[in-house]
Amino acid sequence: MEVVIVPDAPAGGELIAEAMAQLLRRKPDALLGVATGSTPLPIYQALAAKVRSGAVDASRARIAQLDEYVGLPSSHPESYRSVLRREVLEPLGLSMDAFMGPDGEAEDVQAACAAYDRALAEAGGVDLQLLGIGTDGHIGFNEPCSSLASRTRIKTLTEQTRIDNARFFEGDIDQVPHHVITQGIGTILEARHLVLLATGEGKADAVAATVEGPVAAVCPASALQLHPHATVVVDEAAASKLKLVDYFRHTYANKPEWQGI
Ligand SMILES: N[C@@H]1[C@@H](O)[C@H](O)[C@@H](COP(=O)(O)O)O[C@@H]1O
Repeated sequence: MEVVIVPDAPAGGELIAEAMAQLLRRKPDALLGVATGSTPLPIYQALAAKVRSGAVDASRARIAQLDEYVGLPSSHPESYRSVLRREVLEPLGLSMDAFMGPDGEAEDVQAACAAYDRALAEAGGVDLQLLGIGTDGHIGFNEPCSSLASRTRIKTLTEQTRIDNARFFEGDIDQVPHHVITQGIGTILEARHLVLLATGEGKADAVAATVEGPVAAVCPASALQLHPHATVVVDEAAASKLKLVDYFRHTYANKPEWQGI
């Protein structure tokens, strides 16, 4: 696992957007796994700016969703499908033909989950999976004690996650669904490159547990330690509880530039 400490969120967004641009230059139809929440927005803004300036062509990129609320109509502005259409597909000039995600409105949710896992594999697998992190260490919607081998499935949100996400629902926790579909941790670990961005002091404890704690289901993001190519990008505030901060700074500063992240 590589830890990269950046001065602030826009710098993290730029670094990761450049890695995505490099991937698209190598593989124009790369399958990009995208996350929701506020943290990845600077990535999407930086990547869209590169597309507008002609620095990268994203016209053949494919986009895969990480997780979704269950029971929220996909037309709802806060369904993750709507959020990704607004924040990722439209700014990159992509139509919904380029998009794949689980069906949060399916009558048979379990079948929809299995179908999504199959669709990801049939699409050749995710090339680069972006991740945020919850204050409790969740990735996607894999809440603490999710199996590290889990596949895409239905989960029940913790009260804390519903409180955290109420800000997207007019601050009203009652509007936040209780159930979600999320790629499992085992599913996420199949992506070729995992890139987690965490910014702000509120994520410092979760980042320390992810990077320097044991691999444990109680902190789902710690599963990144099992992946051969995982990059954790953190701003100074999110890095503030890491013990090995000098080591991380030193190794990144001395890394050959061609290696990228
Ligand atoms: N399902 C999403 C996660 O994918 C995201 O990482 C997390 C943190 O969101 P934020 O980046 O807004 O703190 O929120 C939600 O729970």
